[in-house]
Amino acid sequence: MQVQARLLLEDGTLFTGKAFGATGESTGEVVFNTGITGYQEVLSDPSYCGQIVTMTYPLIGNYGIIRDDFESMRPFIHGFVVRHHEETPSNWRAQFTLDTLLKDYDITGISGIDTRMLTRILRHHGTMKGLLTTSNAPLEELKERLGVAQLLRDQVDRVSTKSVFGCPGTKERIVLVDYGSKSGIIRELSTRGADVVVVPHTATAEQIRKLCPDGVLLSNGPGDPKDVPHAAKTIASLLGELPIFGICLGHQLLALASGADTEKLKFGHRGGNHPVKELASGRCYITSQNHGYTVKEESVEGTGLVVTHINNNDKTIEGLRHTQYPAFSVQYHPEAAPGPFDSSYLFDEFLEMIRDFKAAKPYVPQQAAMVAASALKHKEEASEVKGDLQYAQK
Ligand SMILES: NC(=O)CC[C@H](N)C(=O)O
Repeated sequence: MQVQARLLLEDGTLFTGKAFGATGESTGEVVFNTGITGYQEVLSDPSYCGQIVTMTYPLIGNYGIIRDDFESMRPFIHGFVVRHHEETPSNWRAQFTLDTLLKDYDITGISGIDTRMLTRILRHHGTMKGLLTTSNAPLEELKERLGVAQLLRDQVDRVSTKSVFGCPGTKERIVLVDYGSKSGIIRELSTRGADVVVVPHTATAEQIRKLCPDGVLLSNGPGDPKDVPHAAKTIASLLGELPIFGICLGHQLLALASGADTEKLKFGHRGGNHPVKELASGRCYITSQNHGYTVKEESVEGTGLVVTHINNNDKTIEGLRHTQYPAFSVQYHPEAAPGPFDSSYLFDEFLEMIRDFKAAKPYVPQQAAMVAASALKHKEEASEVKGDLQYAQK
């Protein structure tokens, strides 16, 4: 018998569809991802921990589940929302079905709802708390349960490794601070021969120093960067001592560690085709993104950081570089899987930065100055475009 599932939003909107995966009930922040492929990487990206994820692409499940394509050991999402759930995968690599995967990890899915309408609501109101259930409880009861439900605040602790482990290599030793790292980051470092040591998010600067790294990579991760205040302290202590590269949550934490601030975006950026402009060259990169927070532009001034990249759609900050210390970061994913691969060169730049730092080469101040000049130019452009966006929303 077909089980019914319901998705209730904080604003009272109710979607009724068909259940797949596990039966049960969960709450979480409802977000949308615009990727056409990559549902396995979305499901297994720890940065979605605690969120109910909607895929805007209407056909999901059609190539099944392939363990090798995962970005972590297991999914941490609180629900999965799709237009059409394909029960019969057609792919020689498929090992399981989407339905089996969700059942195995006790995650409920809902299909057959108007995901376009849901996405338009989220774009209009911003992301909201939601409740996904297969129970037959009356609507009023569901509303009460959703009203009192608290969103998670300890996601990083839930997804980060509990112990130190190594992925040996013969070249530079990189300590990867795991706030919820995607496997893709290890893959990119390992492909380049790096000797990767993964440490928990709680690792202190002293513990990291004792591993004798050549550089530190701050991983992506779920939730609000301000929910992990110890991380910014650790990073501030290592800044200037070791080359640092921050990705997504790592980028936000580098900003906080340098004295800048972060804020929540209305509905975030989640998908595989976000255009990012590199200010120094004017070049546009198509990037994979998954974030709900951003670094506040006005908070960057006076921190020693400069803006290197901006989002071409809403002009928010997408990249930062320190002008005195060997440290840079991006809000998007250079380790993107299943792509785009435009930004994987950033891993090469990080390793190059490490080699230059080791060789005690002076930190390229000309480049920093050039970036700062473009950042100033971008400010004017940004205010122009922000005006336009406001106008368009009226
Ligand atoms: N992918 C990430 O690292 C996301 C960073 C942070 N949790 C955000 O939503 O903004």
